[in-house]
Amino acid sequence: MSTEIIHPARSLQGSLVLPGDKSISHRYAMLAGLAEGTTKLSNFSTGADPHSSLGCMAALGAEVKDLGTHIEVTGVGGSFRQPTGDLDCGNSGSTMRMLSGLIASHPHTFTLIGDHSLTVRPMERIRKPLEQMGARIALVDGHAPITINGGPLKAIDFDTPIPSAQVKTAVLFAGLQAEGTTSLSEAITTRDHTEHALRAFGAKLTRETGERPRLVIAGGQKLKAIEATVPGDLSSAAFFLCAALLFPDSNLILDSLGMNPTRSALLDVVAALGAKIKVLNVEEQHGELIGTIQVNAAPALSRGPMEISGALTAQLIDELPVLAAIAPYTRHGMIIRDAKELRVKESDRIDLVARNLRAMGATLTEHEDGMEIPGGQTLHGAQIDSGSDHRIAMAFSIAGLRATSATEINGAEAAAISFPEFFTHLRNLCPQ
Ligand SMILES: O=C(O)C1=C[C@@H](OP(=O)(O)O)[C@@H](O)[C@H](O)C1
Ligand SMILES: C=C(OP(=O)(O)O)C(=O)O
Repeated sequence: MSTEIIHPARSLQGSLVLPGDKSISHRYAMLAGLAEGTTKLSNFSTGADPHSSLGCMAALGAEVKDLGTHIEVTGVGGSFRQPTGDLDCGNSGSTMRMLSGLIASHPHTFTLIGDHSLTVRPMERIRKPLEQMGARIALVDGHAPITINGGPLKAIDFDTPIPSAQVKTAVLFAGLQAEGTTSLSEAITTRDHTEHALRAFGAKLTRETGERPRLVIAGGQKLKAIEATVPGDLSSAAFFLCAALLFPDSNLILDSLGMNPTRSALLDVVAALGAKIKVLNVEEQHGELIGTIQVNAAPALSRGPMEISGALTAQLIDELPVLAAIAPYTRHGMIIRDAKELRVKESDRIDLVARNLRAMGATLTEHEDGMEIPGGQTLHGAQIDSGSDHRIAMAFSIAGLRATSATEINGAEAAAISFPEFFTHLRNLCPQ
């Protein structure tokens, strides 16, 4: 286990191109693996998680080449082979859940495994719809290892019970290969990268509007390889966007950043908390928005605590640890509710955030589904437990920048799950 020491910093200045978005990288890797032809992906995520997806594609018969400048995936043209061993999803919930939907229609037996953290995360949520479609899926007490006995699937109409883009993706990936037309509706709209990615690879997916809009996909569609540049990861940028709030003269430029509207709520929250965000340009690629933004510190717009609940919580789910970690430094503090899902991520993120904030001297109230963190607090350095969770390691590195003494991040290597370059960028942007 490695430790990083974070010293108090005085400013944040510089520009950055973030490695490719983790969510988009997973989807492009999986659809490229299934498609016919060779997909070329530039700025693919450098995180370990999307590389777990690539590893699974190779195990299923796709040819994966890392050519340095880009990644090439030659797909199986619709038929995955029987893998010779387990499909190792590492630490990645996205890989395990989305892959289950992608492979369920193939007439083989698959075993999906992961590390300790992944083995205690809930998997019932994908078993239910995939079994309704006809797959046979065995879990161990609702968890991995997952054994899938694949075979022909039938379309279903599915309403997602929890806001989860991973569950939505598993159903759409299975629907793409089922007999009939699958439809799905979500009570709260989650990130829509799957919808864009399916269309990019040539699938027809429509959205029926109504009281509860439905995504509709016909089975039996074939995918064709693409060329794409993965937009920079906004959830990785979140750490530096939050750090920019901590210093009065911050100046940060983020280039080629993913700005998909279902992911960009963070920009509004950071603006309300005291950042001036200028969008310098935006373009669209394969349905995804990519832009350049400039961020400077500015007076906070919010007059009371920042409240994050309901749909906003779902849209900010991966950014909540870092928002909570800087909340004590904000003027009016933060209230986070409806975030029970945080308890079943790579760690129990509510418990770990609360414990680590208290170790730094913060006061807060913890709820089953969130926390209330008063603003205007002064924190001191402490020993931080990352819980082997990448987002906790990075979130508390940002909190450490404004502490009155040095902060020790134990289990700092976890950052590599989504953002291996994090500590290098942190040192360049915030000389300590
Ligand atoms: O679809 C995705 O790429 C993701 C969806 C979210 O998970 P859930 O689907 O479990 O909410 C998120 O927390 C995860 O980091 C990535
Ligand atoms: C929850 C996360 O990822 P996953 O579910 O793919 O493990 C995350 O990256 O914060």
